[in-house]
Amino acid sequence: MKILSKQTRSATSTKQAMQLFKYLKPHWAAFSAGMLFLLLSSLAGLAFPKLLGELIDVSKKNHHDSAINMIGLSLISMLMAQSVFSFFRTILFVNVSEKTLATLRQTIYNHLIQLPMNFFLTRRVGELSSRISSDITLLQETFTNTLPEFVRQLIIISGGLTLLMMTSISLTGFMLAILPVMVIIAVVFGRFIRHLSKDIQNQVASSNTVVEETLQGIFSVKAFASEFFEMKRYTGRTNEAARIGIKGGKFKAALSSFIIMGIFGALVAVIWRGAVIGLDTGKLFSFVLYSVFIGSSIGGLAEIYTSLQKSIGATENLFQILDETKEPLSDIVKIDPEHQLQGNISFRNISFHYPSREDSPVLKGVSFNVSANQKVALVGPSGAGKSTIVSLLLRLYDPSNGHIFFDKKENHHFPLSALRSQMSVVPQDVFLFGGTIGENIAYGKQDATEEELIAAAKKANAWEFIQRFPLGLQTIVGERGIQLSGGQRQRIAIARAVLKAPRILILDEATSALDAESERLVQDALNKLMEGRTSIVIAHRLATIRQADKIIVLDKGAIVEEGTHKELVNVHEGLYKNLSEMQFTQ
Ligand SMILES: Nc1ncnc2c1ncn2[C@@H]1O[C@H](COP(=O)(O)OP(=O)(O)OP(=O)(O)O)[C@@H](O)[C@H]1O
Repeated sequence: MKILSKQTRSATSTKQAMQLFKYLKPHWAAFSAGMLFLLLSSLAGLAFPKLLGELIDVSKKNHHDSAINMIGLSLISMLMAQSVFSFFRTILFVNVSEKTLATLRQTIYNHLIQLPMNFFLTRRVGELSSRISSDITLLQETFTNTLPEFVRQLIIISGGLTLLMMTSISLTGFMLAILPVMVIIAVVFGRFIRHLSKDIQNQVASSNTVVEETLQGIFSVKAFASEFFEMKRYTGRTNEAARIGIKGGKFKAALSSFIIMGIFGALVAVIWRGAVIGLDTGKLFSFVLYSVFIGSSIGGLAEIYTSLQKSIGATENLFQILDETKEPLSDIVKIDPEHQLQGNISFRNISFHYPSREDSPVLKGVSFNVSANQKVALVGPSGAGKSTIVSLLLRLYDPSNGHIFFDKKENHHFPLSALRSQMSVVPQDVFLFGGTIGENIAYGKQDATEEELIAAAKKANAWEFIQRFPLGLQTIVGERGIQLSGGQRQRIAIARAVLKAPRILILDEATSALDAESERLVQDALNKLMEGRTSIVIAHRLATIRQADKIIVLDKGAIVEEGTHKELVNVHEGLYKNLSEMQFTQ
C-alpha cells in the first residue's frame, strides 16, 4: 500500500467526497430547489431581528397603531413564509438524500459481493457491513442536515454582518473584535470537556467489565479464591472514574462561568457601546439579536466542520471498496455450448500460497488428472491442502504457478460465472440463509418450480422430514425459524446440489459424526447424487471412499500417494495405510 502524505491524503479524500456529487446528479433539480428554499427560509429568518427592532422603535416614537399593526403583520407573514420554506426544504433534501444513498448502498453492495476472495481474507465481516450501514447513515445525516445547516449558517453570518454594517460600521467592528473570539474559546473549551467525558465513559465501561466478567465467571472467581483480588481491581477502576469525573466537573464549572462572563459579558459590552454611540433602542435590540445569531452560527460552524470531516472519512472508506477490482462475473442465463464442461479435470504442477501469507506455500507442484464421471477422493492430515485444491478448482484463487485444465482447456478460457455454475459444493458446515426451506433448496436454481424442489428434496432423502413440518417447504429456518440438525442441513445442501445438476460435484465430508440413521440417509443421498458426474470428495472417514476410482493422498501440500483403496492399503508404511489403520482400530 502506498503511504500518502497528510496533504495528499486530504486532497484525495476531498476529491473522493466530490465524487459523491456524481450520485446526486440525477436529482440535481430537486437538490437545487431545496437549496433555493433553504436560502429563502434563512433570509426570512434574518428579517426577524430587523422587524422586531422596528416594532420597538415605532411603538416608542409615534404610537401609530396602524404602523405597529403593519410591522406585526409583516412579522406574522415572515413566520408563515419561513415555515412553508422550511417544510419544502426538508422534504426536498430528505427526498434527494434517500434516493442518492439508496443508489450508493446498492452500488457499494453490488461491488462488494463481486470482489475476489482475496479481498475478504484480510477484512472482518463486521467492518465491511458497518461501512454499508453506519458510514452511509453518516452520509445521510450529512446530506439531510449538516450540509443544509452549513449553508444556512453561512447565509446567517454573511447576511447578518451586512445588516449590522448597515446599522453601524463602528459598532459592528467592536462586536467582531470580541464576540467571535469568546465563542471560539467556548467551543474549544467545550470540545476538551467532551473528550474528558469520553474518558470517564471508558473508565466506567472498564469498571463494568470487571463486574460482568466476574459475575459471568463467578465459578472461577470462587474456585481461585479471587474475591479480594477482584474487589481491589473494581475499587481501583471506580476510583479512577471518580477522579476523572471530578476533574471534568472542575472544567465544566469553569466553562459555565466563562460563558456567563465571556459571552454574556461581550453582549453587555456591545449594548454598552451601542448606548454610548446613541443607537435607538429598537436598532440596538436588533443589533444584539443579530450578534447572538452570528455568534451561535460561528459556534455551529465548528460542529459542522467536525461532522464534515467525519463524512469525508466515511466517503473515503466507501470509495476504497469501489476502487478494488471486481471478479469478471456475469449473470448467467444460458451457458454457451463451447463453455459446457464434460467433467475432465487436470492440475499441472500447481503451486500456491494464500495472498495473505506469501511466505508459506500451501501447495507444492501438485499434478493429478480426473476423468469425466470419476469419483476421486482427497485424503490427508489436517492442513494438507485439500480444501485449497477445491478453492482453486472453483477459481476462488489463481495458482501462483502451474495450470488447471477442464477438458483440455485452461480454466481462464471459461467465463468465471459459467465455470462456477457448473460445479456444486456440499460443504461440511452447511450455511442456510434465513428464509424458507424451499428458498434454501432453490439457492442453486432460483427459478425452480415447486415440483422440482420436491423432487430434489426426495432425491436428497430430505422430503421425509420436510413434509413432517406443518408448513413443509415454506418452513422458515435459521435464527428466526426452526433449527435443523446437522444431518438435515446436509440433506438440504444435497437437495440444492441435486437441483443445480452440476457437471462437477465437490463434497466436503462432515467430520462430526452423525447418528447411524442420518449417516445412512446422507450417504445414500450422496451416492445417488454422484452418479453420472465427476465428483471430488474431501474424505475424513476413509470407510466412505473405498469405492472411489482414485484416492489422492496429500501431505504438507504435496501428493504423496495416488491409487485405489486396494492399491494404497498395500503400500508398505504408506500414509494412507497408516491413516486407515488408525481409523479402523479406533
Ligand atoms: N484463507 C487462508 N489464508 C491463509 N492460509 C490459509 C487459508 N486457508 C487455509 N490456509 C492454510 O493453508 C493450509 C492448507 O489448508 P487447507 O484448508 O487446504 O487444508 P485441509 O487439508 O483442507 O485441512 P482440513 O482437513 O483441516 O480442512 C493450512 O496450513 C492452512 O493454515
